[in-house]
Amino acid sequence: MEREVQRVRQAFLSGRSRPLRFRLQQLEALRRMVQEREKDILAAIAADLCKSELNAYSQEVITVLGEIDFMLENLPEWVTAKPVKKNLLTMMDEAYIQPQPLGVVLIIGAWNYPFVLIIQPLIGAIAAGNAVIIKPSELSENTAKIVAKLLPQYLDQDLYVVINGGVEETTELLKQRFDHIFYTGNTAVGKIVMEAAAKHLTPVTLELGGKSPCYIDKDCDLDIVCRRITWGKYMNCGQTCIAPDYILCEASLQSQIVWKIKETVKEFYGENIKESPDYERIINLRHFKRILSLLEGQKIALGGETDEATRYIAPTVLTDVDPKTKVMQEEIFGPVLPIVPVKNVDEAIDFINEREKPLALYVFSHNHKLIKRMIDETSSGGVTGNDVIMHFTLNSFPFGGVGSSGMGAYHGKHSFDTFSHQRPCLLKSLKREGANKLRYPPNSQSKVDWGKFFLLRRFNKEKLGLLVLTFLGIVAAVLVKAGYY
Ligand SMILES: NC(=O)C1=CN([C@@H]2O[C@H](COP(=O)(O)OP(=O)(O)OC[C@H]3O[C@@H](n4cnc5c(N)ncnc54)[C@H](O)[C@@H]3O)[C@@H](O)[C@H]2O)C=CC1
Ligand SMILES: CCCCCCCCCCCCCCCCCC(=O)O
Repeated sequence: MEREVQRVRQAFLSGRSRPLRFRLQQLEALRRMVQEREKDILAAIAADLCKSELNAYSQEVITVLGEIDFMLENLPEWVTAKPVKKNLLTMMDEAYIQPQPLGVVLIIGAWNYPFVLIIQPLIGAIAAGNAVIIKPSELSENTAKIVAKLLPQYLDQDLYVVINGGVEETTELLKQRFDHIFYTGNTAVGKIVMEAAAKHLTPVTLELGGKSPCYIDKDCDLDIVCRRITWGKYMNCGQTCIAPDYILCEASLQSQIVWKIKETVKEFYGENIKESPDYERIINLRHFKRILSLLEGQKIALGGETDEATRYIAPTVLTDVDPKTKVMQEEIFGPVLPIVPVKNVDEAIDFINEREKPLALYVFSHNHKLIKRMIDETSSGGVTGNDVIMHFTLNSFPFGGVGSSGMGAYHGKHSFDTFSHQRPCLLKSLKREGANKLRYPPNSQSKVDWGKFFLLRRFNKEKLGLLVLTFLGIVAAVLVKAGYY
């Protein structure tokens, strides 16, 4: 492992990942890989999650292609040095911010969207000029294998390396020194990653999970609300980090919500859900059993049917759920939707604020003020009003958590920034030592006054004449430098 990381570091130190042209070429090669090997990629995702290839395309491949196109279009602008505002002490100097690659980045992916969750951060890391080691999730083994096979056929083999393996390999990998670690997965492992990173003072981005609430106000169109929630909750069989985890609403709305979700489930997946190409399965038996255990003692208002052999769990809704029960204590990450009755929006806000900060928050209402209030008085990684999931699709948004749902963010320019160091560069001249002497010892009141003038733009009136003279001197110097005299 150590040798592998060393090899990638040597490739980074060769400097070839840095030129803009090289980054653009690698991103184009990655796009070619996705386009030319689309069938293999879709087949792998489909095998891992019992997902139709159409769904794999619209949930994962579209996102990746969109991100590559966005990078290719904007990268030339992002990589350029940006001049900054100067003060009087540096007005004759060159001052700019130069984004630079961090070095060797480790990307650790999760299994639920196994392609997009490693390739989207990879795009950002390449765009920012880094070398990358990718560790896909071992639970989505088909995608892990195809990525390990295809990437070396299209990208620089020493700069971008896939290492497959489980806990043992990841633990070993985490002992190595990286310049950034980008981890997607559960919070418990997030803490392990952060602890390992701390040994080398390596910065981390943690894309974690949590329980994303969904508040439904009584002033809304329940047909549309339930259609949107049904889509976001049962997509990928509930195994989406930003899926609405539970509903908060007035008790009286529950039966209508259950009825409308039932109707929508029929509309989306037909009478026999098991035969629908649009309904996935739970990733493995451990997760299947974990989700089943959340149903114990609950009032099942819809669904509840399961099949262990195929790891099928029907779209399920629970009503009158007690917040103290297990289903409300941990992230569900499956097709189970508890409804927790609250009296009103005030109680919903308190409910959300009493818990860990979620990755996403959803609020449905015709009342725009209520939506704004919910946003102002709560905290979460992201918010969508009157819909679910959709903020993920906008790459001008930073995507990430807050508090226990994670730290740092990515997508679009935010990915570029995450994998870049914003380096402040000040280029002075060795001339003009007269003005510079003001900061050298021994100090004096007069020097402090000059300091106040130059840095705070504050001056005492007695020295006004002198200051005007100095100013004129500076103007003259600028004109001389600019070649007017
Ligand atoms: N914020 C986000 O963008 C996303 C967050 N998630 C969250 O991820 C969770 C689901 O994923 P997981 O089941 O955690 O995926 P997982 O089981 O695939 O684990 C994630 C990664 O951590 C590694 N890993 C597991 N145990 C480890 C250990 N002890 N030491 C070092 N590495 C270890 C795995 O090899 C894997 O690559 C949910 O909580 C979900 O909300 C999932 C997708 C997106
Ligand atoms: C008109 C054509 C419509 C095309 C479909 C667009 C639908 C886009 C939804 C994409 C959702 C992808 C969610 C991926 C989330 C990955 C991270 C996670 O939340 O676990």
